[in-house]
Amino acid sequence: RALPAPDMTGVWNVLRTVRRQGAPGAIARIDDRNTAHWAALGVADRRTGRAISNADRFRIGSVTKTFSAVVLLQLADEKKLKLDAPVNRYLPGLLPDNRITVRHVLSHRSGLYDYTNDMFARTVPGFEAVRGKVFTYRQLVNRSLSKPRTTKAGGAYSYSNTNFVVAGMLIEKLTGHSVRTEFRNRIFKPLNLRDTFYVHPGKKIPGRFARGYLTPDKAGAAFVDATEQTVSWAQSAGAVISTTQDLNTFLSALLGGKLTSRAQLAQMQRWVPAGGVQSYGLGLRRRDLSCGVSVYGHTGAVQGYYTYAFTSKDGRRSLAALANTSNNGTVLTSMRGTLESAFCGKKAK
Ligand SMILES: CC1(C)S[C@@H]2[C@H](NC(=O)CCCC[C@H](NC(=O)C[NH3+])C(=O)[O-])C(=O)N2[C@H]1C(=O)[O-]
Repeated sequence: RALPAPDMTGVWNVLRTVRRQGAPGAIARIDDRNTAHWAALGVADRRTGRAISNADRFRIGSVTKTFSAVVLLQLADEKKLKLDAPVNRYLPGLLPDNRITVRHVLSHRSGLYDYTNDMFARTVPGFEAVRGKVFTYRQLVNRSLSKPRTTKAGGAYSYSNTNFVVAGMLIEKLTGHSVRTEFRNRIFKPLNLRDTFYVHPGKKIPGRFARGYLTPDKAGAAFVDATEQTVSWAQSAGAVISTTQDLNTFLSALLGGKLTSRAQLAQMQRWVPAGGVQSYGLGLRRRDLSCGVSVYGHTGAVQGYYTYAFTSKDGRRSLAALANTSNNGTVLTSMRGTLESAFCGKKAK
């Protein structure tokens, strides 16, 4: 069933709203078959006042998880990995429970505790303590294992960054290459994502980018410029840099069946409830919109940057949106409105 025309007025209204709610800048781009629509409001840099634009690169946070899942599903296609095999078959002794499988990890049903809960319990001190740090995957996993599991293996959905740190370890063990090399060779280059990078442990965003502003916990306290950080606390769970156009290209290619076999794409869309109108597959979120349309992609929250990146079932219409602040739940919730405008069109009066 054809989608209604995107409602760009609605998108502009969402960007105006999030600016009012505290975001220095916000952008959105819709790629609808061969037609692109975009909107941009506010600043990429509060010091210089430079206007933000859809040409600006930014940190995509957990949208990175979809990239990591794609690489592992490609390895499944290449018979180098079985989704229902225990993680410990590929990484002997890593996890304390041999029943935790690759599928459990990619669907947040491993029970592995999310170490970022403690790391960022106090937003600014937590961030300042790690922004320049470089962690090994094992250090991050050990932080998780120092806490009790949140569920038994294969139990209920419980979001945890730890799962996609384990995904990065699997990628490196099964390929003998770094996550950076595998992202580049399997996704960035084939799709010609010229503005998409994995620079860990580098702290700088290459080229032209939007600065990211972390909202402190204390009301009224000044923004913290969070642009420069290693994102080593997340790596294969959150360290990719991209643009709205490249994210649209990526998700369109994924749901369009260009990155994995149909069989693995179907595995990626075996859904578990993830709260409200959300479901989670393997490194992929499904959101059921008010007009009955479901969209597929991921959201991201990394210091200074909130991202939405979703596409239609056939990948022919995609939306990516970014607000360059974080730790501001009102902005994160309001940004969801870009999905309704992009895929449900104008609200019936
Ligand atoms: C589930 C989410 C929203 S959170 C998860 C992941 N981001 C993180 O785990 C970092 C959380 C701390 C970020 C920080 N917040 C605090 O420090 C709060 N004390 C801020 O807002 O900048 C990501 O990205 N995911 C989003 C996702 O998957 O959609």
